[in-house]
Amino acid sequence: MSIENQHAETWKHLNKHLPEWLEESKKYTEDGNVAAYIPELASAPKDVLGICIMDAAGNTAKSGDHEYRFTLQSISKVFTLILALIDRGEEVVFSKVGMEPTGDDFNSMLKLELVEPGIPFNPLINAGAIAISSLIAGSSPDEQTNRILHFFREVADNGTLDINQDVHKSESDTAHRNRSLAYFLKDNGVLHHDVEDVLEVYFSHCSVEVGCADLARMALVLAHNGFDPIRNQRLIPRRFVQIAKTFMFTCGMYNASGEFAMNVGLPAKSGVSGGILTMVPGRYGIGVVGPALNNKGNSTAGVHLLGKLSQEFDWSLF
Ligand SMILES: NC(=O)CC[C@H](N)C(=O)O
Repeated sequence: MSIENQHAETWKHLNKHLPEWLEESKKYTEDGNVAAYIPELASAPKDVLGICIMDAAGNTAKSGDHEYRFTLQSISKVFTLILALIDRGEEVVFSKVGMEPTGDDFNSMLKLELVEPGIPFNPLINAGAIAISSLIAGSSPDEQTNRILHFFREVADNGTLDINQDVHKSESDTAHRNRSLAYFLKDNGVLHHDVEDVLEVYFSHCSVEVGCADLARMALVLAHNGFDPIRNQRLIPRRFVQIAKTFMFTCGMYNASGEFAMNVGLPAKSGVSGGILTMVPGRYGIGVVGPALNNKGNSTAGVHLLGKLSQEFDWSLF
């Protein structure tokens, strides 16, 4: 069978069975809880599960609550990392953050004090992403935020993406832990700007609202190493996507990244609103949402559904 025919068969099989696989995974929403430490996220419906898979021609396979809207949260960190690499280059970025997983919770400050030189272990934990926010080009938090928003809209091919102001305010009002991380970083000489200014940028990019199709569209660009196969245009240098995908693989699912690598085997990034962005390299971009989270902060049902798909289509990179 030719490659094209194989793809066509896979796509047909996917579209046919996706609703039943989603239904099967949906029961795992009962095992999780929605994030409540950001008050505005606490009202998210627990039983939501949606998915959108996009191929290189822009065809989509969708199922469940794929139209449900949610904020990017930690998923945004992948794209701010890429933007910081574009703005400052590898050398500057890796003078502010390391390249290793922590094995700790995403908002932990443990290793910042324990391990020299006091820079965050990687750009996908909160401390690392806050350090990255301060590297985005711009002379004010507004300018930096606009630059980020512009970049997210470009990658998502969606000019309407915007900040959910209620979520932004809710996080900003209650971010005692992130504030303490940021002050710690400031004291360690990692942040050059005013702490509140950096946090304003960080809360803003975490609060960008999307749907599953936006995640799938953004993931599609990563799946094709920074080249957008739909607009036929390079959006991101290949090297920076390689760096981002490496972090997604080793740290993207927090300290459950090893388990996810074992069961799904794809680069991915999750957020506390229940989103997961992942991809089948060279082929599909995938966006999933399921706000009920496990104790590591990942969507219970979302992870289950991706495990099922990976098994069914042998998507693991290993
Ligand atoms: N894991 C996440 O999605 C964390 C992002 C969230 N905005 C926070 O800083 O806590």
